[in-house]
Amino acid sequence: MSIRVGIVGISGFGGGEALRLIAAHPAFELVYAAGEGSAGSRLVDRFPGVPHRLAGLVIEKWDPAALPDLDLLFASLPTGTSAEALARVPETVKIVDIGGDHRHVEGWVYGLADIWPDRIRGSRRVANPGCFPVATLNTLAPLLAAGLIEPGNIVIDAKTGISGAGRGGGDSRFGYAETNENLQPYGLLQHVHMPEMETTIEQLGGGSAAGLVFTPHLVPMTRGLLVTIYCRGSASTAQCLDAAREFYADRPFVRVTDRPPQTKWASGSNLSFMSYAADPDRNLVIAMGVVDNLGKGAAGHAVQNANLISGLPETAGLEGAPVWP
Ligand SMILES: NC(=O)C1=CN([C@@H]2O[C@H](COP(=O)(O)OP(=O)(O)OC[C@H]3O[C@@H](n4cnc5c(N)ncnc54)[C@H](OP(=O)(O)O)[C@@H]3O)[C@@H](O)[C@H]2O)C=CC1
Ligand SMILES: CC(=O)N[C@@H](CCC(=O)OP(=O)(O)O)C(=O)O
Repeated sequence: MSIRVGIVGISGFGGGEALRLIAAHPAFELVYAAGEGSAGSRLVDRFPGVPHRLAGLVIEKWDPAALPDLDLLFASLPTGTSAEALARVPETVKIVDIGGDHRHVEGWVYGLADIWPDRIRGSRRVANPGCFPVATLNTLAPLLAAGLIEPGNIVIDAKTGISGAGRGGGDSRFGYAETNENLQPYGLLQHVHMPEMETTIEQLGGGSAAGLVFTPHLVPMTRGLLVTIYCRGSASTAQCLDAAREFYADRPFVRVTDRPPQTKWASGSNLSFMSYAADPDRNLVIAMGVVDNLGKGAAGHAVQNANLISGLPETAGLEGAPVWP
């Protein structure tokens, strides 16, 4: 069975990772690529290592009124730029939006695939969660569901690789000279992912998440994202690990580990790692989560969601082991 897919934003980091995964996918056939500045180039001009069969595909100028016959579209556009255009994509074309414009928006399912695959399966419009939210929510969901932590008292300290900023990058903060051997916090008190995390923590934990604190840091690595989350709760480490293992029993992309997870464990994969360290005497639970920001944080999760809405095995095209070292 061949499912005809397109990627808009293919020249970007998220779109490029979607290309890599779709090129090796057993059921998806890439028939359409689109962008803005890259329009007119062949895929091989942008990605010299692309498989021969895709080399000559020309990147089109993005225009939802001029789509070929498509079953599914992956959108990987800068947040804030996709809502109007994606609203004009015919209903017959399913969409997975990797960007942030449709999260918790009516008509779109919030695609937290490891947690609620059944909510996603029948949908035609899926909003991929953000990279920090998926790492955080996957890690906290078992504790919230079991009532092991207080939803209103959560502090997230996050680290991300530079590719999290995209190749568009905005300003010069993301150049080699500025990022190599440097660490910087950003987005303090008002990062764009705060509302998405608050809303979902409340859905998962049944209480207000008003006390949420979230500080991301940019670290000098290409890929990878680690969240270290400080919570209030009287559970033991063993109780947290057991709750996560039970919550994620049989989920293919989740790994609950006794050791604190490391970013390299997930590199190039759709995996989500988590572990916990708790001290009941101090009412303290430390939850740790790792994803590849371009994998589970973006394109890997998008392919998982696309598999779900296409009636395919959830793992299709995503079964390879991570890159090591
Ligand atoms: N990078 C990451 O780790 C993650 C990214 N995301 C989200 O995914 C989305 C894409 O991010 P990322 O790939 O990193 O960003 P990039 O800056 O790397 O890529 C952006 C892409 O959008 C295209 N684009 C920009 N403006 C237009 C336009 N007006 N019409 C058509 N295409 C346009 C660019 O195409 P061209 O070159 O042709 O102009 C480029 O392909 C964002 O919403 C981001 O927040 C989500 C999770 C993680
Ligand atoms: C390093 C870096 O800048 N990372 C980005 C990742 C967010 C992202 O990609 O977010 P959306 O999908 O919600 O647009 C940031 O913190 O804004």
